[in-house]
Amino acid sequence: MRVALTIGVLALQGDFREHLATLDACGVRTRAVKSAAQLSQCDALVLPGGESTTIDKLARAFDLRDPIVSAIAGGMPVYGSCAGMILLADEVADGTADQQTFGGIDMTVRRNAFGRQVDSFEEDLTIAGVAGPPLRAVFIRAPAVERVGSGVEVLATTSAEQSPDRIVAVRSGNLLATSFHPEVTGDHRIHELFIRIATKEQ
Ligand SMILES: NC(=O)CC[C@H](N)C(=O)O
Repeated sequence: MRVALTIGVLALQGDFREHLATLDACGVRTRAVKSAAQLSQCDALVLPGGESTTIDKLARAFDLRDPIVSAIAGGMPVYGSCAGMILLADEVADGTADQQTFGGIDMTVRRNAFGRQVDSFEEDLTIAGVAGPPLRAVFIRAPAVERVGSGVEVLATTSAEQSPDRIVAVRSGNLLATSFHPEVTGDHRIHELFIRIATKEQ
């Protein structure tokens, strides 16, 4: 896939390098985003996994919060994985007292919904919009979606015995979010889905 599109990855904290490498492999132009000027050169943005409270604090400290909120309101396609999913939620359950999100998706996301770091797990998921065999999903101290608004499409739910029927992938217009980390598995299908969303092919 090769598209004339520049996708930024918010590079304040977390596994932004893995997202940059995956997007590079998908053939799009990429840019690490640490400033509003860099954001303004992007057609779309990825919010990586990491620690949502830290990314929130750094975004405020680097004067990136308001530009990102405006970009989302202006229709910029944004994909968030794990901490990035939390940052796209209009509402967070179990957040810290001063935690803010960028918002954009009418949903409530519970942080650490599957337990602690030691409860991290993997599961093969069938995901709407992703063709081919089930996708190996890696959940690392992952969030889950507890409520979605009427405009939000549920793309995948868990079936693992220890925690079934949890919503772990959603789409709302140009916004895509997953509880899991496709950037660490070498499977590019979620990033390809995001590129199709960003290029209006899907
Ligand atoms: N792997 C992750 O991105 C974990 C997210 C983390 N639990 C948070 O609340 O931000």
